[in-house]
Amino acid sequence: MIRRFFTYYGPHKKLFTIDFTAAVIVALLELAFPLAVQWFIDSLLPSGNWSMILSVSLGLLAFYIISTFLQYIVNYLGHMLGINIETDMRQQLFTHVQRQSFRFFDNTKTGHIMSRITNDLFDLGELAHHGPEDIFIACMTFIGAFWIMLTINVKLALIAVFMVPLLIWLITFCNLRMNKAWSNMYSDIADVNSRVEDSVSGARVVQSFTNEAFEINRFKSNNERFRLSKLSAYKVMSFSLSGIYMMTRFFVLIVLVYGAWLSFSGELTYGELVGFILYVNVLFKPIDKISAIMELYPKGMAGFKRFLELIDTTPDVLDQDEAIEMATLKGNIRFKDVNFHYDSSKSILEGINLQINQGETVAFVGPSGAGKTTICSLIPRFYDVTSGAISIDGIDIRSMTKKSLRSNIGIVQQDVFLFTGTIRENISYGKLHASQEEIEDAARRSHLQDFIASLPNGYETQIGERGLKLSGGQKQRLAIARMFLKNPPILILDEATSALDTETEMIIQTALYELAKNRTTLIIAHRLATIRNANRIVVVTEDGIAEQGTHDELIEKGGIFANLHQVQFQQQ
Ligand SMILES: Nc1ncnc2c1ncn2[C@@H]1O[C@H](COP(=O)(O)OP(=O)(O)OP(=O)(O)O)[C@@H](O)[C@H]1O
Repeated sequence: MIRRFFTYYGPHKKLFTIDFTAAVIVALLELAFPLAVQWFIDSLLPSGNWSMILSVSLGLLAFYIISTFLQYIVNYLGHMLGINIETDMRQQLFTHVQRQSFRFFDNTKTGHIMSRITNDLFDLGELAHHGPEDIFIACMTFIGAFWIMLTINVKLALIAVFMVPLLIWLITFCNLRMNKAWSNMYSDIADVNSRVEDSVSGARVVQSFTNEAFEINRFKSNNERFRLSKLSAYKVMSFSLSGIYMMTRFFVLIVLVYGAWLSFSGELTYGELVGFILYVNVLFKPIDKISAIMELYPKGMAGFKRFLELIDTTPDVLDQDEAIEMATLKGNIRFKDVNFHYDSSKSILEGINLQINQGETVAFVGPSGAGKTTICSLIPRFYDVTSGAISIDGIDIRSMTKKSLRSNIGIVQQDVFLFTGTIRENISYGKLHASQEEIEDAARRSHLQDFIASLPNGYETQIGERGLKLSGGQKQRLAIARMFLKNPPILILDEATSALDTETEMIIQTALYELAKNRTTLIIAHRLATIRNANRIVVVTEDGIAEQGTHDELIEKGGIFANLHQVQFQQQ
């Protein structure tokens, strides 16, 4: 994990070098300071040379100014380094999530993904800045200070030798426990995020069921779990910080008493005693630094572990090495002995054989849950078939690049998903750099132009989150406009189950009819009246494709379709 963590420094080598060099110089200056004080007390003070004292003081002032400037560089550039690395990781994670296949989104909570892209990376940036730099500086200062202390007085310095293993034990012990505590905390905050995302996006459902109190209680239990796990992490941290504080202050006391004893017996000058005590403080700084890292390291690494877990998931639908970049397809689709199941072993499709010809409109009907949507999801490779093959124009879709395959297929779903933004932005999602004329043409062909003209801000009207300021019919037409712009040779229409008023329905049907012209069109149909004119109707049941033929042929046959038709006709 640590080796992988360091690869993120690669693009920022220059920044790291400047920051690191400045930090080393600051540490060296800090190491030199007590020696200067010792010399000041033992050599300069007894001489009584006031002008020399003043010149040395000016030298010390210069020393401070340089050190302050370098500290600024370390703080600013060091944080810049951390932020840059954090931003790179966030970008990499978002890009990775964009490339995931449907199965990943089926099984991953949105709140968890959001947590990993936001919170989990906060501490990583800090760790990237402080981690290697502080550890190196701490070791360097510690060894340097200890070596100088040995040269001042061996007996006094050896006391430190007894303290170090104790401190290392304490740090390691607490580190292990904190690692676990921070991991729990990250997983709990991800749950809190998931709950917020669920309750806020489902706020209308919550209120219509008047289940606010239930939601508040559910959130409360998640929030409380997060509080407890964070609290337990801080408990371990407080224990370790107090332990370190107690040990280090106890050490100063011992040095003071034993140093006084040595100076009485003439083995230590006053300057050496003061210098030694200053070095004890220099020696503690790295310990303080290490204990701060000790707080940061498990937090950062827990975030990094979760980052790696996500970054290491490989999408199950991938381009083959030799995948072909397809130009515009004609749209002859063939299913050959297709079997498919989702994650569970329960088979959804078995032995599907189907030929759909270029320009044909084929409607899929059948009981709910039979697999109509699943059949259509296999064509753009949202999922790969478990066995068998699907080909378009005689080429297996697995040997095409996903991008070129999908740019040949347009899907209008029953739940139209629109993005927060303007009408223009949402229409042009079908062709990102479409001109105003193209957008207007698409709006006209989807019968949206009168509605847009009636709005004070026209194409610049904000449609609200997921298009909530639009009616169901307007959303559908916007999705159709998007598809006119995309202009794919293959079209999949998942017909809306919710009934629209007759006039809106007619407008949408007309727009869809126009959209389907000269394209291979697959319609997942729920209302049989709308598919009268389909070239072919395929009846899908749990046992596979049960019947196919034209509307009239199937009615005449008197099978499943004729029964379904009879039931809907009677209801109407
Ligand atoms: N993402 C998924 N993960 C696991 N199982 C799924 C998934 N999507 C659908 N299923 C299951 O696959 C089966 C077929 O579902 P599918 O949506 O294809 O049916 P459908 O015929 O389109 O139904 P409807 O007419 O109700 O839309 C169902 O049993 C469903 O529970």
